[in-house]
Amino acid sequence: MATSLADVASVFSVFLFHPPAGLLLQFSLAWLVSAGSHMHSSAALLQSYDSLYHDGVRAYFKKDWEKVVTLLEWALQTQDDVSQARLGCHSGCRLDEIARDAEPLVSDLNFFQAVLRRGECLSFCERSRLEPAARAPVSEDVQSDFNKRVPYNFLQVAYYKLKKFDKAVSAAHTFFVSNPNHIEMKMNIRSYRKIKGLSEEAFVDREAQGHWLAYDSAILCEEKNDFVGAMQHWEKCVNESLAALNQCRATCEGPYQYGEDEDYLNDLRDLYQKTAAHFLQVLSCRQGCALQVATKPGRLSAYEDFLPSLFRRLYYSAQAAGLLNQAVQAAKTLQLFYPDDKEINESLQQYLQSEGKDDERTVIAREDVQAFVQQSLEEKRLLFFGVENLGFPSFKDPDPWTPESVVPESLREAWRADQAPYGNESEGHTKEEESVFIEGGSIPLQGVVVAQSSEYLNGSNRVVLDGLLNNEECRTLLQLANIAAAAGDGYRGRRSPHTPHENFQGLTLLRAARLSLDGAINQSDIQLYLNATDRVRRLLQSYFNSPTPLYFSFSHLVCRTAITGQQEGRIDLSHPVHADNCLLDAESQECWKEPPAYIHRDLSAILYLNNDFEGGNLIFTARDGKTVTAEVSPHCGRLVAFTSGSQNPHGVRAVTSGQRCAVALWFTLDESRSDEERKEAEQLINELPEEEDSNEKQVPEPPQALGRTVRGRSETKGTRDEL
Ligand SMILES: O=C(O)CCC(=O)C(=O)O
Ligand SMILES: [Fe+2]
Repeated sequence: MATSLADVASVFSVFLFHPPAGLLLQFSLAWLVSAGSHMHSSAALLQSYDSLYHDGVRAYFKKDWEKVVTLLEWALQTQDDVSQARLGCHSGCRLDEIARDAEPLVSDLNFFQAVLRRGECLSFCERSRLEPAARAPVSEDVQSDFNKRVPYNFLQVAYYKLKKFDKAVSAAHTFFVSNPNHIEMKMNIRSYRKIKGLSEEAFVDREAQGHWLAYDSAILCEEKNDFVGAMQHWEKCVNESLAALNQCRATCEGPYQYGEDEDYLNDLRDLYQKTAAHFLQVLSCRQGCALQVATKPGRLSAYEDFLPSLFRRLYYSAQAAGLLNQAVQAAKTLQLFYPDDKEINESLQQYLQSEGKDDERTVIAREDVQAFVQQSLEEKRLLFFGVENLGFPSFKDPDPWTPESVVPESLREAWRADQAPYGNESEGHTKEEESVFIEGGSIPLQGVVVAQSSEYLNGSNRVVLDGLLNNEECRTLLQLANIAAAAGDGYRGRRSPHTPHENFQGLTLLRAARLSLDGAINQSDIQLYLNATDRVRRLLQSYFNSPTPLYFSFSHLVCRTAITGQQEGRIDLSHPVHADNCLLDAESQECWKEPPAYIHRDLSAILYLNNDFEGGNLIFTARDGKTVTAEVSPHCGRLVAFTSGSQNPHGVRAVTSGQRCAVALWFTLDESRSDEERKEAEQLINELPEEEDSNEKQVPEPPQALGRTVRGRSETKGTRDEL
C-alpha cells in the first residue's frame, strides 16, 4: 500500500535540500531525474478515495456486499495513504530547508523564489504519489462523511450480511464511538453482544487515536492509585498529542476556504494582500488544531486547556509516585504555558530548596514543548497583527494560556471577552447559571391556573399551567397541524429527527401564514396559532417576572406519530434528554453554552394539544441525563414552561401509539434575536382581507378533561400551587 514517510523523506534528501540557488527550471528537471529512480511507477499512484467511496456506496444500494467491503476498505486505506503522502510532501518541502542556501531576504524576488521552489517541490512530490483525481480537493460532503466515520456504518451492514461478525462489530463500534447518540447503532451493538463466540476484544475502535487511548489508560491507573502507570500513560498521551498536533497543523495549507470571509477576500486585489489573507488562514487553521486534538471522538467540545492540563496531571502522578525528576520536568514544562502559576511555582521552590534534591536544578522543561509554545505564540502575534491591520476577520484564540502581552492593545477587550469562559476554572460551563427570572408572578389570563410548581417538579424555574386553550381551540390547532404540516418542516426536511420509531411533522408560523395566503388553511386558524402563542408570551413574561419584555425566538407546531409495527422492545426516547440553550454532556455533567446550541434562548414552553396517545410524557432529569426528577403528562391546554439552560435537562418518553401534538415555543430577552419569521408571518396575515366570522376567542373556556381540579384565578394569582 502506501510508502512510508521515511521513503518520501529519502527521496528529498537525495537532492532537494541542496538545489542550485535560483535555477528553478534546472532544479525541477534535475529533481525529476534524480527522484525518478526512487519513484513509483504510475501504477502505484494513489487514487482519489472519494470515487472509491462513491462506488462503495453505490454497491451498498445494489446489495453487493463483497464489493462494498472491498471498495470501502480501500477508500479508508487510501484516505489514510493520501494524507500520509501529503504530509510527507509537506515535511519534505519545508521552506527553511529549501531556502537554506538562498540569499538573505533582500527583495521580493528572494522571498518568492523560496515560495516558488516550495510550490514546485510540492507539485512534483504530489504528482509522483497521487493520481490527478486524488490531487483535486475532496467534496465537503465526502470529507464530512469520513470525519463522522460514516463509511463504517455501511461496512457494518456489509460485513453482517457476509456473516463476518467480528468485522461487523468492529465497524459498528468504530462508528458508534464517534456517534454515541445514534440509536439504531446502539441497538445493533446490543444485538451483537448477544452473538455467541464474539468476545469483548472484537469491539475495537479501528480509528482509535493514540492520545485518547493513553488518556483513558492514565485515568484508569489513577483510579487504581497506580501512579507509576498513570505517569507513563500521561507521558505517552503528551507525546501522542504533540504528534497529532503536528499532523493536524501540516494539513492546514490547503485551498483558501471562503466560508463567511468571502467578502473580505473579494475585496482584496493585491498580490500581497491576497497572499497575506491566505497565509493568515493557514495560521488560524494551525491554531485551531489545539481544539481539534483536544476533542474526543463523539464529543462536541474540546477538553479545556488540553495540553497544559496533561502536564498538570503528569506532575501530580509523578509526585504521587515519588518520581521527582519527572515531576519537576512536568512542572517546568507547565510553567512554559503558565509562568505565574502560584501552586506550581511554590511546589517547585520547595523541591529545589529541600535537602539532597540538587539534581532537580538540572532538570529542564521539555524542549519540544518549548519550541511548540514559541511557535504558537509567534503565530498568534501574526494573526493578531492580521486582525488589527489587515482586517482579517476570523481568529479566535483557542488557548487560555496566551499572555496578554501578545495581544495588541486595541484588541484586548474583545479578546478578554472571548477568553472569559476560561477565566475561573471552567466556571462558565459547570456553575449553575444565575437566573434573571423570579417565578411566581401574577397570571394575567382568566381561567389559567398553576397545576404544578417548581417545588412539585423538584427543580427551579419550572411550572405547569393548565387552561391555556379550550377543547375547540385544541381541535382547530390539531387540524391545522394535520392538514398543513409537511413532514419535517422546521426539521430541515428530516422525517425522524429524534428517533427512527416515530414520524415528526412540524408547522412553522411562516409556513402556516404562507398556506393561509394560498387559501390552503383558514385565516382564523393561523390567527389562533398567533394569538395562542402570544398568550403564552404574555403569561410567562408576567409569571417569571421577566426583567425585560420577552421576545419570541421560535415557534413550532409539532406532532410525533408512533410508527406501527416498530414499537416492540423500544428503549429510546421520543426526544433524547437535552437542554434547550446549551449542549448537555451527560458524561461530564456539563452544559456547554456554545453553538450549535441556541444560546440566546432564555425560556422554553410547550403548549400541549391532546392526550389520545400512549407514552409521550415530558421528563425532567438531573444533569446526568438519566435520573428522572419530574414527569409531566400532556393534555389539551396544558403549558409547561422552564428556563432553557442547564437547570432544566428534559426529554420526551417514547410515543408508542397514536399522535402527540404540541406547540413548542422559545423566548429570548435579546431583542436582536427576536423571531424575524414571526414578523414576516404577521405581515402576511395583515395583508389578508378580513374573514367574516373569526373563530378566535380571546378568553379560552376552561378545558373539560383535565386530570385535576381547575382553580379560579383569585386562588392562584401570584402564588404557587401547594401540592
Ligand atoms: O414536546 C415536548 O414535550 C418537549 C420538546 C422539546 O423538548 C424540544 O422540542 O426541545
Ligand atoms: Fe427541549
